Amino acid sequence: MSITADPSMSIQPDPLKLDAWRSLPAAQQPNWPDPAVLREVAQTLAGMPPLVVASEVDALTARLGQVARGEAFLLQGGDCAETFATSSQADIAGKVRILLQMSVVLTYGASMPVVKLGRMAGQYAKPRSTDLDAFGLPSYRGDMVNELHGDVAARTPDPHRIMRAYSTAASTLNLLRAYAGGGLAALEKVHAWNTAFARNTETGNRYEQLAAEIDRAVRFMRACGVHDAALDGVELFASHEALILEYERALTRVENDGNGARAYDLSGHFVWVGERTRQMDGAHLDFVSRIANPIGVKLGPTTTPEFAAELVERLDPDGVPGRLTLISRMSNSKVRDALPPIIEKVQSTGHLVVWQCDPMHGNTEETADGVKTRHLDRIIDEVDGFFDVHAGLGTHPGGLHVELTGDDVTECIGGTADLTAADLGRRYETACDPRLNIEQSLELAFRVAERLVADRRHRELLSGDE
Ligand SMILES: O=C[C@H](O)[C@H](O)COP(=O)(O)O
Ligand SMILES: C=C(OP(=O)(O)O)C(=O)O
Ligand SMILES: [Mn+2]
Repeated sequence: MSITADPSMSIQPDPLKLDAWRSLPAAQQPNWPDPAVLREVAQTLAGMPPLVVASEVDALTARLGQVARGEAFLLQGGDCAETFATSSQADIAGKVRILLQMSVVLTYGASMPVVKLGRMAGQYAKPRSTDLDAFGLPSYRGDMVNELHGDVAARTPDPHRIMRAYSTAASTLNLLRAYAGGGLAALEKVHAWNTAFARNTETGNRYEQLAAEIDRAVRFMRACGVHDAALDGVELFASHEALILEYERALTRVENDGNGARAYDLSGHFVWVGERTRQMDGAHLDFVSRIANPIGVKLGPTTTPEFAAELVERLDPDGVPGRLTLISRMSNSKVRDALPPIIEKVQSTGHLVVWQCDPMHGNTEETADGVKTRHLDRIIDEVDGFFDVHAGLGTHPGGLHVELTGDDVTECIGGTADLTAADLGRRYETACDPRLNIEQSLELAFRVAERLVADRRHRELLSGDE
C-alpha cells in the first residue's frame, strides 16, 4: 500500500519543512478510515510532553560517534513488535536483563564499551509484505494501528491506538529509566540477570562463570574505594522504526540553542527507516533527513553501492560520525558478496557511519506448516560474514541489531538446545517475527565477543603491535 497523505494536515508554520513528507509517497501507511479522527489524535499528541529530551538524543549521537570511529560496539535489540499486552513489568525487565547480559558478555569478553539501545518504547508499528493475512483479514500492522487477535473490525486501523502507543511508550520508558539508573542495572546484579531457566543451560553456565569473575572484580574495586556511577547503572537508549509518520511528526519538537533551530523526533532516541520504506523520493527518508536524531536505514540485498552513497550524502550532509547507522540485513548467503562494494563506495564518500548487522530479517524462513522461523546457524553465519567482510576491508563491524525476548520462547530454531520445527508449537508467542530466546541471545553474544577479540588480535599481529 502506498498513499500520499493529506497536505492540509500540516499543524504549524514549517520553516524546517517537517511536513514536506506529506506531499510525497509514503509506503506502508495504514488506511485510516476517518482522516478527521487521525488529525484530532495528531493534534492532541503534539500537545503532550515528549517521551525523551534533546540532550539525551545528542548524548546517543556522541556515543554512536565512538562506534563509528571503532571505539565502541552498538547492541540494539528487543521485540519485532512490542504489544500493549506484553508491556508489563515482567516483559520489560526480561528484555532489559537479556540486553544487560549480552552487553556484559561483549564488554567483558571483548574489552569494548557497548552502547545499549532497546527496540523498546515505540516499536508498535509494522510494515507487512501483504495487505491481507493468510486468513484473508487485513494484515496486523502493529498495536499502534490495529489488533492482532480478532476479526475485520479488530484489524481496521484505529487512530486512537496511537494515543495508547504513546502512553505505553511512556510507562515503558519510565521503567527503563528506573532500571537503568540503578537497581536492576548495577553491576552487583550481574548474577541476578541470569534467569533460572538460562542458568541450567550450557550457555547459561558459561555466563555464570563470566559473572563470577566480574563479581570478584567489582568487589575488589569497591574494597579499593572505587565508587563510580558506571558500576551502579547504565545508559540505556530507546529506538523504534519510524513507520507511522503521523506519530513521529506529532512528537517532533523544534529546539533553539546557540546553533539555531533543530528538530528532534522525541518519540525515542534513535529511529530507523525500514527496508520497505527507504525509497529515495519517499516520505520516510524525507522526514528523517530533517530531524537531528541519530538515525538508521536498513539495507537489504538489492541495495546498490550508488544508492548507499547517495543515502549517506543525503542523511549525513554535515558529516557527523554517529548520525547515520547503516543496518545491513542481507541473509547469510548474500552478505559476503553484497556488502563489500557498499562499504567501499560509502568509504569513498569520506563519511564515517556506523555499520550494523541485522542477521534476522534476511534469514526468515517458513516451516512446512507455514510458521515463520529463523535458524540460529544462519543468523550466526550472517554475523560471521559481516565480520569477515569488515576484517577484509579494515573497517569496524560496529554493531548488532537483533529481535529477542527475555523469555524462554521457541520461535527460532537451532542453538545449543537444538530446537527444531517440532518445538515451535510449545512457546511461539511473537506478534510478528520470530525472536531469539534468552539462551540463543546469549549464545550469539558470546560468538560476537569471540569475533571481536579474534579480529582485534589478528589486526595487532598484522600491524606488529605484539
Ligand atoms: O519485521 C517485520 C517483518 O519482517 C515484516 O513486517 C514483514 O513480515 P511479513 O512478511 O510477515 O509481512
Ligand atoms: C521490519 C523490520 O525489518 P526490515 O525493514 O529490515 O525488514 C524490522 O526490523 O522489524
Ligand atoms: Mn521484524
